[in-house]
This record gives sequence, structure tokens and C-alpha cells, in this order.
Amino acid sequence: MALPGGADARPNCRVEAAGLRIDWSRQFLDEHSRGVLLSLAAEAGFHEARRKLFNGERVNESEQRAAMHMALRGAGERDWQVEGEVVSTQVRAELERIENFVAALRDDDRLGATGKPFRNVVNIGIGGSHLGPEVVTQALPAAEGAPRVHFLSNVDPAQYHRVMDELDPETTLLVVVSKTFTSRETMVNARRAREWLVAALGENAVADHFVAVSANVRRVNEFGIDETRLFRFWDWVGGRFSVWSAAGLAAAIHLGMPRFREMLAGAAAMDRHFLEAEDAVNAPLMLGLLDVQSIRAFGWSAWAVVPYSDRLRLLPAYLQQLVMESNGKGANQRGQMIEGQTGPVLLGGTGTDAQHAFFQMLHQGPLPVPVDFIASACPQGESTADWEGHRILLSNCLAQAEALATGKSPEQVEAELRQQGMDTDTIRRLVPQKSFKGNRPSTLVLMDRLSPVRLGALIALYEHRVFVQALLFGINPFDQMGVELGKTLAGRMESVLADADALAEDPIAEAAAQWIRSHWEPPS
Ligand SMILES: O=P(O)(O)OC[C@H]1O[C@](O)(CO)[C@@H](O)[C@@H]1O
Repeated sequence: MALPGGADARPNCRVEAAGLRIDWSRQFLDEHSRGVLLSLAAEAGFHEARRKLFNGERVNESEQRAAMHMALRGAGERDWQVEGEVVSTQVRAELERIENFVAALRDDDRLGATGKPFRNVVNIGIGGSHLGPEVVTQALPAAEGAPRVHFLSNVDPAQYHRVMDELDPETTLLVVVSKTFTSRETMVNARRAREWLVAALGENAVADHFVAVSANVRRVNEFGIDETRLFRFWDWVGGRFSVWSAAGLAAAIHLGMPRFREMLAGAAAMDRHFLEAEDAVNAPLMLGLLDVQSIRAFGWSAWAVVPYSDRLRLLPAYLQQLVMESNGKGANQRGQMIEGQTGPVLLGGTGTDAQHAFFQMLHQGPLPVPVDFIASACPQGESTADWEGHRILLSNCLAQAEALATGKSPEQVEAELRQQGMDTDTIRRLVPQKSFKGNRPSTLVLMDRLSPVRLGALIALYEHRVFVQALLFGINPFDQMGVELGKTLAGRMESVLADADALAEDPIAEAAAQWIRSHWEPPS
């Protein structure tokens, strides 16, 4: 199927939802295929599944939980329920606690153990307990006077040093974020940060300098943080859907509470669109269906997300967790193995840098990779140079989407080469190498400017799109069983590396462990 000639020929492939202009005109979609995709959604029980999701039913069946992240951002609008119990009151109460805490930090009412104001905040967490707050912090400028927010996620000590070595314990607040409060990386980093603090300021400083964000109250208490310094979120909030909860505390500190609430409002507006828009112009539904079409009908297993925005440079990594941890699964909810690819492999980077990295493959690789182009009409800065740079950025964004769609025919290339006076043999060899097949699909997401409300809408758009993909594949997007085995083995491997008498079960791992041990030497 050829891509349509002009966007105006396909008015139903473009919507404005929650302030985002979402245009899928350059996808392989005509009236017929749209009908087929929508009937597939109906067969998969889309309306009922969406109703269950928004009603707080146990859509995460394997873990017997709801997935009610919408309640976190829509708490001001109505009383959301989880399994029949109203949760909005506790959501609002927790938001208020966050608000008071952020205000106290801003006004220097909450001070460190030696009476100094907090100038730095370290978010210690990994996965959803890191990527969400960091993506927001990078995307949007800090509120005036807000402390600087840092992120410690990896257990690699090099990261610990990069983040912590420049900080002063007296002016540093440590925020340990972990839904389970068991993630090994987070616990190791939290303990090390605790030792760092205690060595400088003594044991009593822990109460002033540590707060926790978790759903596991007992573990938080065991770590030595009492409930007055614990911000809660709940079982029904998945890690990769948690930025809207207290897990976004570092982002709230960075943005200030009014703008954090604006981000929640943007996501809530996308929730409303997903809930209320007609199917054919329902952006998360249509984009999710198009993803499934790309994977299942066309066999394209990759997907690229390219924000033309340096501030959104972490978005591809954030979406990798959202998409691939949710839908990278081989079994469906009925326990049957699924044939073929499920969730797409997501690659990404920012434009224009990505154009000089993997775009070659997007243009001429044998298999199409659908691309999401994301851009804002206005730049962040207001100077003439900012506007000029931004215009160039946007030109590239639009040009790349067009180049992917239209390509360059062999005839055109041949005519150009002839004009340059090339000989026939060279032309024969060069024409296939220089032509572009075109017909490469993309989606364009535009916003007026990158603001809290638009960022919220953008992230929620992807959340619901992932839900739609999962529904069509029959999988549960809300668990992540595939991360467990590696975690268990890493625990065992720790003893193998620590103790030469402990053997690894796997001979290849054992040989590697021996080699590593034989190369251990004290730093010179
Ligand atoms: O917040 P926690 O419990 O530390 O988990 C961190 C991350 O680990 C995972 O469980 C697995 O990677 C993610 O789903 C989660 O976001």
C-alpha cells in the first residue's frame, strides 16, 4: 500500500488531543484497513477492557491488582475507585503532603541537621523510580530557587562518585524511591549514601536528610525512616506508571508544586481523550492499533521515537521501559505462548543528533522502522538565535518525515547522475545505492511548546497506547516477570564473586568469575 500523497487527503488521521496535534497521515492506513483494525479492537474487547482499567478493576491479573495511575492525576476531578474503594481522598492527601514538603524546602523551612538549607536533592531509585522523575526534570526548567536535583540509579560505583562526590552532606537531601524497597541497586546506594551522611554529620542527621517514597512501609521503617518522612504510593501504581505519584517527588521539587500539578492535569486531559473520543479519532487507540499492524501484518519489529528536543533526550529511555517492560512478553494472559513479536523494540535519540547516527538505516535499511517524530512549535528560549536554531530543528524534523515517506526514485537518481556526466557502468552500480524506497511510515506529534501540561499529556498518550498494544496481543502490560530471573542469579553471583570457594552453577559464568577474580588487584 502506498502512503497517501497529502495530509489533507486523510483528515481522519489527525487529531488535537489534550493540546497535542497527533498526525498519523503517514501511516499505512486507508478506510478499509482502519475498519479492520477497529474491528480487531472490538473483538479484543477494547471498550470493556478500557472500562475495567478506568474503573480500577484487577486488570493486572497475574499480580491481582488494578493499574490505576489515572487516579493519581485526576484526583481533583472525581472520586476514582480501586476495586470498589474510593482512593482519591488518600491521593489528594498525599499530594498535599508533597506540596507542603516542597514548599518547606523552597522557603527554607525545612533545614539540614546543621541548620543549612537544602541546595541539592538526590533521587536514589531505579527503573520507574528513576526514569519518570528524571525525564520530567530534564524536560522542564527548574522553579526559581529550587534545589538542584540529581539521580543515583545504577549500582556502578562510578555513578555514585559522579553524583555524590561533588555534594556537601550538610546541604543534601536524600530521597530513596522504591515501590518495593527491595531493589538491590537502590538499597546498596541508599546505604552507601547513609554512611556518607553519617560519617560527616553523625547518626542523628539521618532523620533530617533522608526521606523515602514507597509502597512498602515495613521495609522503609526497617531502613530507619519513620512514617513522617515516608511518602506513600500504592500497590495499584505500577513502577513505570508512577511518576504521577510521590515517586515523582524529585520532579515536584524541581518544578514546584503548581507546575507538577499542571503536568498531572495534562495527563488527565489525555485520559479524558482516551476515554471519550470516538474510536477512529482516538489517538492512543489508533496509534496502538497501527503499532500492532506494523508488527503483525508487516513484520516490522522495531519502532523509533525521535524527539526534536534536547530537553526530551531521556524520553526514549523512559519509553523503552514503558513499552518493552510492559509488552516484551512471550505468553498471553491465558498462559499460551505467543507466536512472533509482541511489543516493538524501541530505539530512539534526539533529532538532529539521531539523523547522524541511526537514520541511515531508517531511510535505506531493508525493513521499515516506523518513527514517531515529536516537536514543539516554540523554542524554550526567546532570543533571535533561539528562534533561528529552533526553525532549523523543526525544518529537519519535517524534512526527515517527508524524506522517509516520499523517498527518491531510481529514475530520479539516474537522471541526476547522467547530468553529472557519469558513465553507464558507474550509474548502474550507484542508482540502487543512492535511491530511497520511501513509503516509510511515521507519526508526527506536535505541541505549541514543551510545558508541564503538554509533557503530562505526551507521557499519558504513550501509556494508553501501550495498553492498546497489550490488549491486541492478549498480554498483561502491568507485570514484569521477565526481570526476576536475572535478579535472582545476580544475587547468587554476588557470593560467587565474593568467595572463591562458591562455584557458579554455569561453567561459562564460573570461568568468567575466575578470570575476573584473577584480575583483581588493588588500585595503584
Ligand atoms: O521501585 P522499585 O520497587 O525499586 O522497582 C524499580 C523498578 O524495578 C522493576 O520492578 C523491574 O525493572 C521496575 O518495574 C521498577 O520500576
